[in-house]
Amino acid sequence: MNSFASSSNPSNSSALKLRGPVEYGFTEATAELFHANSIPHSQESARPGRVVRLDRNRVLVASADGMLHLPYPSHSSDGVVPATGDWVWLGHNNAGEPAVVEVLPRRSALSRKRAFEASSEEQILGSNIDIVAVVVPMDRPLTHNRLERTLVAAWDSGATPLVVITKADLADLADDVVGEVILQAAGVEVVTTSAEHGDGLDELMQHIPTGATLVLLGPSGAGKSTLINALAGRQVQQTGEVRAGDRKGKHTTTSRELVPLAGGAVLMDTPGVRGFGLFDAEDGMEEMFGDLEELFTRCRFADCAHQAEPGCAVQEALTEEALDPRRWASYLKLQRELAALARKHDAAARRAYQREWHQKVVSAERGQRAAERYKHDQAEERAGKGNKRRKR
Ligand SMILES: Nc1nc2c(ncn2[C@@H]2O[C@H](COP(=O)(O)OP(=O)(O)OP(=O)(O)O)[C@@H](O)[C@H]2O)c(=O)[nH]1
Ligand SMILES: [Zn+2]
Repeated sequence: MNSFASSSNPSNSSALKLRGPVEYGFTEATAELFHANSIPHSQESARPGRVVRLDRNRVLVASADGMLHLPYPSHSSDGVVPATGDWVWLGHNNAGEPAVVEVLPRRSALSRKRAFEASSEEQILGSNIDIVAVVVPMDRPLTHNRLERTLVAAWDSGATPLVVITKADLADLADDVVGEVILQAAGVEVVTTSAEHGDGLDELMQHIPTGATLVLLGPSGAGKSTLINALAGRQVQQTGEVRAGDRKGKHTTTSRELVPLAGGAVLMDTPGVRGFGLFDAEDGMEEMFGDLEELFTRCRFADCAHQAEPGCAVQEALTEEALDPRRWASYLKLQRELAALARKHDAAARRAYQREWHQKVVSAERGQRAAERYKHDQAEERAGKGNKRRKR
């Protein structure tokens, strides 16, 4: 992450003079990044750009002055192949044509190992993503582990995950399902939306700051395009009808661009990224918080609460920045949710017990009244009275 800690640096003011594509996420922090990775001397007129789309042999790059279709870079000094979302210096290649001359270091990257290829090279699906929104539609059963795995991949990318429930209007037992998602989401924020009713959009917007880059991951027909259109405030993606019967969508996505959103954020929507993690993340990802539990074993006290205890490995890891404070916050949030859930279950059990107990009391009372009536009738019979009244 870029900090502005070096504001005493006089060259900072020149960083602010850099012009970049603001609607594609160029912020002061981005200007700082360009400043920190200054251009080669041979490229004096170079300017910032962001890769919006990769075609077979061209790159579409946004600059402060508009879109540029550039030949596939051959001049990138460090040999880095650009990916969608990359910040790049735009300059000239050896032939004097406009070209990408340098790819800036990535703040985050969603990548996939090319499992079936000889090289173990990673394929970068998208870079400089701030928020990975995992879309969970309510119109089909939850798939266990899928959400968890996708979230692990999101954390690994360096972005902050967010779970977005869609089609909440279709869930009969919305609360139960939402509760289950919250549990599976393991401490990640969950926003519930319904495009049908227009619910949850404002809340979702609050999670996406100006200049942030967001991706939506989710199965086909999950409602991603519908959400994108709502967030963009205009029709930028075609939505597809979900086939009745099997609830499977047909693929309707054609655009592969970064999409500027109404609130100043940027949406990355590439088909490769869309379904990422949902279909091919089966290969042995660790459990969500396995590394934390490993860390706990290194605390001095076995019952360490990881607050201010001496020799706490967690606090140490946080200080040394070996542990991402966001992940730790997430873990604590999950613990609170689990505790709340346990209390809820306890409360439910108590209510069930009370109900049962109440029924027993009621039937006991009824039984007692019946017994008393019986005794009373017997007594009356013995006394030779009530024969008329008590005919059965
Ligand atoms: N009832 C209801 N239907 C919704 C909601 N959001 C989306 N849909 C419907 O779900 C279907 C699929 O939505 P899309 O937005 O095309 O799904 P997608 O995730 O973009 O699908 P792909 O492009 O295949 O990845 C469409 O018929 C939408 O109208 C919602 O909140 N409630
Ligand atoms: Zn500890």
